[in-house]
Amino acid sequence: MQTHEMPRIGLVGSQGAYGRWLRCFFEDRMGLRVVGHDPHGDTALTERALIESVDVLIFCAPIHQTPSVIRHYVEQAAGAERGQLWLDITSIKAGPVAAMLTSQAEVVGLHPMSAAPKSATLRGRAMVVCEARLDRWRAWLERFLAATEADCVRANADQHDRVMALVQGMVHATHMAQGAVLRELAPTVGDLDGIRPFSSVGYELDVAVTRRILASNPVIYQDIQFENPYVAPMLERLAAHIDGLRDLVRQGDDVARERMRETLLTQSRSYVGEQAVAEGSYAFERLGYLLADLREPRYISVFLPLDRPGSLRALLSVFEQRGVNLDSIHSSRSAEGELLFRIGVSRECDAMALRDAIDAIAWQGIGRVVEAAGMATPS
Ligand SMILES: NC(=O)c1ccc[n+]([C@@H]2O[C@H](COP(=O)([O-])OP(=O)(O)OC[C@H]3O[C@@H](n4cnc5c(N)ncnc54)[C@H](O)[C@@H]3O)[C@@H](O)[C@H]2O)c1
Ligand SMILES: O=C(O)C(=O)C[C@]1(C(=O)O)C=C[C@@H](O)C=C1
Repeated sequence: MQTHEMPRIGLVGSQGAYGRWLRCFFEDRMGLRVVGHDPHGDTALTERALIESVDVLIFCAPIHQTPSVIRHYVEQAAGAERGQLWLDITSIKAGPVAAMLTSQAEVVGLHPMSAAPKSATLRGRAMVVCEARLDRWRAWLERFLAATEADCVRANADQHDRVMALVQGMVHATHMAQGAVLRELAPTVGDLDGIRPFSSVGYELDVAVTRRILASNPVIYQDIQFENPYVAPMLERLAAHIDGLRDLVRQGDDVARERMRETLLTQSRSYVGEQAVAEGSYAFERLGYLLADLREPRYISVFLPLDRPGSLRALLSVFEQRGVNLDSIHSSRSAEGELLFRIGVSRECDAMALRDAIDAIAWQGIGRVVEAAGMATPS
């Protein structure tokens, strides 16, 4: 009973990006004891000792290694895992879940649909949950999932992998291809810096996705293409449509134009449906406004203590009292993960009044101004 109330957590791959995030999550948010094993920097416990000292074991190792790592743990456990819960967070589910099912543990595959966040929970992110063999651990699993604050979606492993060929395989493939095309063609038009002033909202969003991929762990993007059997057929379709478009553009006549419109626009529009098309189009517009706000050169970023009700009102009144007009206000996070309010300030506002407002935020103890950009006078 005690085991299912306050289980000890074991992390296989404890030194990786997600392993470190999960350790903080279980210790700080759930008050649980966490131990781990990782060939890179966490070898105090042998694999067998790790298995013996935990109730819940979570595999967070590289995708292509995870099925064999799990099989190795099954061998090491040799039955000691009976009564435990084994989880994994691998981006591909069929192989790891099948490998965990060769154990005698209860088994659930998970897939959080974002990189390890800088926030304490997965709030606002989807997480796929593949219940493969779950019985006595169900209540604890539900508590754990609730604590993550993720938007959980249930699927079996095969369904997950089929969907991921589209959600990840296709999105990553198209953006990696865009990265390669830009690398080859941008030098002919003034390089990336030369292109930037010409950006559309669509270009800016796609560049952000491409650069996110380029900034991340390449092994994950490689494994997502190579380890999911549903990716190759998806790539066939993708390549066929790009090839088809190229052929039509080469053909260049009215028949080709009509064909393109029919196959790549009209048919897809009717498949998506009028309402979803309109909602998606509005989402794009909202992102456009957001990008426009974020591009405004005059803004301040303020860190507000989270545990004080009314602090946002106090912050805004500082500007109101000084007649400083605000263009926008967004809550966001710094690159380090700190929750910030980013306040766009009217370009016409009085520089002295703005400077006074910035000083007041500090001396009235309302918050900490982390950045003040585009100000006429230096701080
Ligand atoms: N990064 C993401 O965007 C993301 C998102 C969701 C799920 N995931 C999944 O999380 C898992 C880990 O991803 P990550 O970003 O933390 O990767 P990572 O490369 O940062 O961490 C993997 C860790 O596993 C360790 N490891 C390698 N072989 C091991 C072994 N035999 N035993 C124990 N540990 C071993 C490595 O030393 C490393 O510290 C992957 O399966 C990935 O698909 C990642
Ligand atoms: O970088 C991010 O935040 C991601 O969302 C990473 C991403 C993705 O691009 O789909 C990559 C691998 C994981 O399986 C989940 C999400």
